[in-house]
Formats: sequence, C-alpha cells, structure tokens
Amino acid sequence: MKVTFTKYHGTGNDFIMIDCTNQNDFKLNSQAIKDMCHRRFGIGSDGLILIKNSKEFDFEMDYYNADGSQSFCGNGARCAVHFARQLNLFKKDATFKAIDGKHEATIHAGEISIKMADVSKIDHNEGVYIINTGSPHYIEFKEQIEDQDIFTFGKKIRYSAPYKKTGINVNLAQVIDQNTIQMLTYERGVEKETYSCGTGATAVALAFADKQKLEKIDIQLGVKGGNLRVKASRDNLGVFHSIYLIGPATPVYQGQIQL
Ligand SMILES: N[C@H](CCC[C@H](N)C(=O)O)C(=O)O
Repeated sequence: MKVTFTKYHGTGNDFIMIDCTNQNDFKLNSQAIKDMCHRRFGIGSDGLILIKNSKEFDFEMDYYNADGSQSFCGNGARCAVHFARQLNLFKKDATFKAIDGKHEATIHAGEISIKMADVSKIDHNEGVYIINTGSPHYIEFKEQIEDQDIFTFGKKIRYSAPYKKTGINVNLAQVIDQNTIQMLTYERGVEKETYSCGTGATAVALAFADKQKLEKIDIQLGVKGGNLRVKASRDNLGVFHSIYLIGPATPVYQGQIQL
C-alpha cells in the first residue's frame, strides 16, 4: 500500500501527517507506525497523526507516538490545524476532536493557537509537579538546565516504580524571568529527548503559575527547537482555564511511502 504523507514540525517536534478525510476508516497497525517513525529505516519522526472527517467538528486528529502508543499532543495538534487549513477543512477558526476531547484553534500571523483542556489537578511534592495537560507531565525547576542530561534523568524517572506502567513525560525547567522559562523534555512514547513538547510547555507554565501563585500568565517557553507561548487564567477554585498553546507549525515536505 502506498501512503502519501506531509512531514511537519512544530518547534522541532516532528510528525508524519496523513490526510484520511477520503478514507475515514483508514488504519495503521502499531508496527507500521513504529516502522514509519523509525529514524533510520523509515521516514523518521516523534509521532504520526491521522486527520479524519468529523460530524460534529471541523476535523478529528488521532495522534500516535513513535512507539505506537496514543496520547494528546499539543505541538501535533497545532500542526494538525495548519494541515487542516491547507485541506480547507475550516476557514478561520477551527474546532477539532482529539483523544482528550474538543479543542478550539485559530491561525493568526502564521502562529497556531490551540485551546487546551482546563486543568484542575496540580500535584506538588518536594519541588516536583505532576500535571496532566492532555498527556501526563513530571516537572522540576532547576538552575543551569543546559548542563543537565535530560535523557538519562528523564528515562530514570519515566521507568521508576510510580510511572513504569503508564509512563510520564519528564521536563526540566529554568526560570529566566517572570515571562520566560527555558525547558528540556524527555518524552514518553518517543523515549528520547524531543526538541519541543507542547503539553509539556503548558504543564511547565501552569506549574510556574502555581509556584508563584499567579492568577494570569503569558509565558514564553524556550525549547530546543524554538519558542512556544502559553497563556492561562486561574479561577478562585484553583482551576486553570482559557489555556492557550501558541506557536509555529511548519510543513517540511510531502512524500509517499510503500507499506
Ligand atoms: N509523548 C507524549 C504525547 C506527545 C506530547 C508532545 N509531543 C506534545 O507536543 O504535547 C505522551 O505520550 O504523553
């Protein structure tokens, strides 16, 4: 079977994007996804996204990590919105369904802004934050993160007893100033450091807001592959809402692969 795809990246987090709007029952088994994402024997990417028609929304996105596992992917969602616009699935503002529910999105000045699900649960213990922003994240704030070995650190946490079974994404964050945080991520399901993690950037921003007791944030997250922006508000019940993940989405090339 020949599969046409478009390769995307969102600040260096890269994806194989497949238009399934003419074949909504299109399926890839786990091995095919692993083979396609393989950096030597396949196309090579952190994840793979199927864009499908939806009765209720402008489109639906199914995200798969490089190991074939499913989750929500913030950068992938931003790339999916860019791709759906190219397919004329919506005009200016979009609504789409992902594994964690409905999202809204807009495209403005070349940046894709997606509304993330509200977050009411922030676990914090001895400087470690655990926050689920559509995928689960472990966050620690440290100085000089450029000297940190995020792969070794992240793998150790991800395979430690509390997370061995379900996995967790691991983020190290360094506060530069009130509106700027530098971060590194080890991603579950990729099992490597990625150049960027959208749900991770969102989780780091919310952890900072909790740490500083802020009710409104608009933060730039510096990642290996560029910059993301997270805006959010917190209500008097401690729930984070109006959470937006904003950043670029870049189509790199179109290709075809023989499966
Ligand atoms: N690997 C993550 C999903 C992708 C997260 C990341 N690529 C993003 O942009 O949110 C997980 O399985 O939890």
